[in-house]
Amino acid sequence: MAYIDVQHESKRYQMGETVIKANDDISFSIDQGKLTVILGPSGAGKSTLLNILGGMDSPSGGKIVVDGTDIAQFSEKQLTTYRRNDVGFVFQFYNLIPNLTTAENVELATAIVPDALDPTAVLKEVGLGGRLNNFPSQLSGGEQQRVAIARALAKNPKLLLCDEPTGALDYETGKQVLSLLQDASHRDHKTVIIITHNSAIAKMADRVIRINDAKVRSVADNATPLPVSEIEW
Ligand SMILES: Nc1ncnc2c1ncn2[C@@H]1O[C@H](COP(=O)(O)OP(=O)(O)OP(=O)(O)O)[C@@H](O)[C@H]1O
Repeated sequence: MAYIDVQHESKRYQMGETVIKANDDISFSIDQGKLTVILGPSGAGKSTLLNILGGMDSPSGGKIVVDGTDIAQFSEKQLTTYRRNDVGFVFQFYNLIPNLTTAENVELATAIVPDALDPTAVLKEVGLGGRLNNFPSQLSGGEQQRVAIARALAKNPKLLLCDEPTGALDYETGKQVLSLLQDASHRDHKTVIIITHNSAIAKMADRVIRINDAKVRSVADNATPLPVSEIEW
């Protein structure tokens, strides 16, 4: 059985007289441990979908089955537990707490979950063993994003959701961050979803879901996903 099974999901926003369809009859599935890229232009409905998969928002209709349970039926309380224990988030602008050090930013996240990993060990894995006591303002953008990835991974989540994780980074730094996310899936068997408008990134994924104008336009699998180091754009 697929780890994620989205069935006929829709999300509508009422704006006065007008109804905006942000997601319209979206269906796809994702297997456990796979890396998926959700690709589409600005306004396609990607963030809306990611927010719903992450339990930050609820769909207007359809099913969002994650690990056998339809999270669209969850109460607010169940969604809070789901977000806390099952999902790690990585956003474009890192969202670190500025007055906490690198280590403290990760510790804060791990303190509230049952199966957390050791923050220092995870920070070492993302190459930040020497920056544990620095504040975010003392780190480069790429380093801050690596702290955010460590914070998400240290929760030991089943699912890692990444919204334009390289959007604020230069080319080489962006590639380093994507390599970490590919490792999280292909080496550590996390289910990783990356949303982006950069079609070149699609080559690193096991599955590529193209979204445009609120609908899924194609779902394609890469038999041999490329290591990030071999992708150029
Ligand atoms: N809270 C909201 N209220 C009203 N409309 C919304 C809301 N959130 C999203 N939308 C609309 O839904 C559509 C899809 O937006 P969404 O942010 O999901 O797209 P996206 O593919 O992530 O775009 P981008 O890459 O620019 O972030 C857009 O037309 C957007 O204006």
